Amino acid sequence: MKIDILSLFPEMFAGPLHQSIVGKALEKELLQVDITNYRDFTESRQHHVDDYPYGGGAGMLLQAQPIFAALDQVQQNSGDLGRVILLDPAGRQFNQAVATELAKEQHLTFICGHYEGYDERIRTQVTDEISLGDYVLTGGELGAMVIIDATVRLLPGVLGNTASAGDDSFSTGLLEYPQYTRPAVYRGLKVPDVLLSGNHQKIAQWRAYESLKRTYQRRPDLLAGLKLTAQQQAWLRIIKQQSGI
Ligand SMILES: Nc1nonc1C(=O)NC1CCNCC1
Repeated sequence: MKIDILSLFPEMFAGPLHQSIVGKALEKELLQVDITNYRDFTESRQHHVDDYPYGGGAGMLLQAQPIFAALDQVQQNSGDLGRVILLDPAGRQFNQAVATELAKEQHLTFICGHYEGYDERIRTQVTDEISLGDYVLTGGELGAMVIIDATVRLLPGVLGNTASAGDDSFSTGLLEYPQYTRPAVYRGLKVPDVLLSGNHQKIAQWRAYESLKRTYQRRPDLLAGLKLTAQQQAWLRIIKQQSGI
């Protein structure tokens, strides 16, 4: 996967993109990242990339010209732009399904804004507007890093053989089941016996039940969008009875 990032603060990416799993993906050449500072493309003699909004109002807006020119450069360098993602609170809420969708792409281009907002004409150049959530950040960079992290880990070969994205929370539509590692007892806290039994069928059943229970208890909203199996529906009735409902 090739990722292009348009940002006024390229150095913000030095840490997160070169550590841990994303860093390994770069080393294994499963991923290539280029960062373009769109301040280098402004036609303003004062190197400005923002200006006052027409019609008045507080704050400054990111101008279209530096972004258009930077996108032209990416297009020239890479031959295409791939999915052009604008980080914006008005965008589609980012979640695991969006990460799974983006992981299928060959090329992603992120536009990280700053200031109060964007000149509306920038939106004519994007394929996707994505929001990290209903809060206001100082810029799009942290949002881009989160999306890149959640997306790149899904690329084939990135997580390696010891880990799998398959059972992650949300990958199954449900929250992940409780997990334990050694020792079997720590300060009187015991690992559930079934996990020590070696009975893989019982372990799989326990995990499926606990995943459903945890989802019901913490994120019942996720259940609304799922088609539960007959077994899950039977378990859910038990879980609700045990919850006193
Ligand atoms: N939430 C968000 N998800 O993506 N971007 C978000 C965001 O808050 N962007 C800021 C909006 C105000 N201008 C600076 C950037």
